[in-house]
Amino acid sequence: MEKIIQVDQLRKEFKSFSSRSGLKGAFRDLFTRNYKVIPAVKDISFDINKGEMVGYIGENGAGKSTSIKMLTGILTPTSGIVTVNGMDPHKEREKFVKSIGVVFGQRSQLWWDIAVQESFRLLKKVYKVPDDVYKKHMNHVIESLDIAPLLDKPVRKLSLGQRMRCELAAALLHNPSLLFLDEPTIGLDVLVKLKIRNFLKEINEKYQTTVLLTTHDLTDIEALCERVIMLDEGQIIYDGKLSKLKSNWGEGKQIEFQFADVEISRMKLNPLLTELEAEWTRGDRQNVWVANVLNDEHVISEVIGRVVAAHKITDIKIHEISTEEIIRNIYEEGAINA
Ligand SMILES: Nc1ncnc2c1ncn2[C@@H]1O[C@H](COP(=O)(O)OP(=O)(O)OP(=O)(O)O)[C@@H](O)[C@H]1O
Repeated sequence: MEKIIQVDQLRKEFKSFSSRSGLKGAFRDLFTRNYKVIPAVKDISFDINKGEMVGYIGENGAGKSTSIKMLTGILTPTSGIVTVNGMDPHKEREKFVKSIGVVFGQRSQLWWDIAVQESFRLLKKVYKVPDDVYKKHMNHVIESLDIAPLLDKPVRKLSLGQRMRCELAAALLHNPSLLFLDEPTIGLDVLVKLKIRNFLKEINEKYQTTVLLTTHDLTDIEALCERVIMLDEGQIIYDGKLSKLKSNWGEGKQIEFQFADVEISRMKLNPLLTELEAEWTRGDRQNVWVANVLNDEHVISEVIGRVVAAHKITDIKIHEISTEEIIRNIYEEGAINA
């Protein structure tokens, strides 16, 4: 299998300067600055093969952007090795940039005041895309993303959804073998999201384009990525199949009980789960408690049986754990064994 991204013991530290207080402090700051070292990415390693679509996820501050910036050559690592498309992203700049496509949700590749078409034309020159390749490939991109009616409009006149579709087209103009996407569907309505997802699936199938997708929208990940890499405090806490994550962590069910008794407490509830693989969490309303149990009929009926026998219940609901909840649980509990 051809490796498109190879990351070995990659680390990035930032120096954060603090100012001393008072006039004396300011004077001392002139000569020596106090600083502390913030390790944003702590010796992470992973490989990504050609044609993979990988979700790169983590909470705010987990180190996603910092690692993507090292992968795209914007930042130099403090230590470790990054090889992308066979190159050191920081060194062979020009050649490297031609081999990747980048969409960063907040930053635009397109020029604000000129027609989208003109931006495409300029980018075509920058990337030195031959006419015939451009025509064939871009006609397909323009059609799939349904942006033909937008081409003669200046970017500033486009809605966010329209702009994002044009951004994606711009990032793919040179048909790169690797695409970095950072929050590509943020703020978009459902139909535009679906269009973008379908398009990504299509180019992945057609050209075996490798995609690294960073997003807070887990439905994007579920729609597109078989594999997820999960970061927490600069370290990888899970790297594997999304399905495995779901079956290991999401196999449980949640049984939500509404109790008639206002005095209900964890102390009263805990004995009911003795010798069962289950635990209580407090619900989001008063008198509501949730039993998190294994997805096993026997366990579920046992829990319900015991609770109903011991307390007056006004409502019961059973629901499966969503990917979002699984991931939130993982963050709350810290590192897991993949
Ligand atoms: N230029 C910088 N100088 C100092 N610290 C930084 C710098 N850039 C990032 N950091 C710190 O490094 C850590 C990781 O940040 P990073 O932006 O990579 O996280 P993230 O996972 O991308 O978060 P988000 O989802 O908010 O974009 C954070 O603690 C952040 O404050």
